Amino acid sequence: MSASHASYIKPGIVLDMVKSIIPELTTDLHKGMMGRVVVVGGCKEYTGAPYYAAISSLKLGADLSHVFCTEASAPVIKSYSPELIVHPILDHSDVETEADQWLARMHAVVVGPGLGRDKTILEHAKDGLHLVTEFPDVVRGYKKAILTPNVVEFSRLYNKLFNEQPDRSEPIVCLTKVCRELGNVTIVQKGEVDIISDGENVLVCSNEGSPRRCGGQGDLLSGTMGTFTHWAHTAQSKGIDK
Ligand SMILES: NC(=O)C1=CN([C@@H]2O[C@H](COP(=O)(O)OP(=O)(O)OC[C@H]3O[C@@H](n4cnc5c(N)ncnc54)[C@H](OP(=O)(O)O)[C@@H]3O)[C@@H](O)[C@H]2O)[C@@H](O)CC1
Ligand SMILES: Nc1ncnc2c1ncn2[C@@H]1O[C@H](COP(=O)(O)OP(=O)(O)OP(=O)(O)O)[C@@H](O)[C@H]1O
Repeated sequence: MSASHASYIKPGIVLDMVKSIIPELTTDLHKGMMGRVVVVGGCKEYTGAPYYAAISSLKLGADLSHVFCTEASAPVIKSYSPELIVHPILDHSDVETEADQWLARMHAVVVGPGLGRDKTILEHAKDGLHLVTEFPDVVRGYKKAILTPNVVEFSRLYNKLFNEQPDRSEPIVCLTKVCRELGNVTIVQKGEVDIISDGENVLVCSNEGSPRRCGGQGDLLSGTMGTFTHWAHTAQSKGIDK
């Protein structure tokens, strides 16, 4: 695997990098400082995906975890856990006004788990990997954005941007090309080996995981990344990240 102009981060140092951003629990913290995360997703068919994402952000260490979902999915998602704050707003006509009241206070927004394909809801949510594929300008140039496509979602995105299929023998070249095309957003391309890049730096994670491929593993990943993202930006602003 090769990619011109990209620098490779040594996998061995990743644990130290991650440790450096985990905030210390101290008695001067107040509720919310460890993270207020919102998951945008949940529709009639999919209630598990937003739950997995929201509960994993909380279990990792965020203080408050919200879900923006549709009316039909809200009672179901609420019933899974009293810890989640569930807003049944995605199919409301004034969703943007309702969402804005909360979004201003959030540290991270995870868009997509169980969002489904309803055009009105996708239009309201203004995002999700499917919508990024349809309208790449939604994230173009927003360097804080992290996309987590699986193999199929990455191929669809690549095809949309370059009108051809990615070359499976050159995954890093293809990945960095997409990151750069989207203005250096970060992409975590999931698979047997996870490849992470912002178009300039590349990290290949080949640690062995479970061979079981059940649904929902990507949702757990996106939820935990919501919390990690908040911690990473906080550590960076304090200059304590490695
Ligand atoms: N409990 C819940 O509520 C859950 C809800 N979820 C929600 O479901 C929604 C749809 O998500 P999705 O990923 O299943 O649908 P989509 O993108 O159409 O892909 C399906 C197609 O892609 C293929 N395929 C997939 N992976 C592949 C791979 N690695 N390598 C190769 N092929 C692969 C696969 O091909 P096949 O194996 O059938 O030939 C199939 O045709 C989404 O909103 C999500 O959030 C899930 O999070 C699960 C838990
Ligand atoms: N073939 C594989 N071998 C080992 N790990 C894998 C493999 N494919 C994916 N993974 C891991 O599983 C996690 C979820 O990736 P996956 O491709 O299942 O996402 P997804 O299809 O978006 O999930 P979801 O079912 O939540 O929508 C990633 O962290 C990735 O590292």
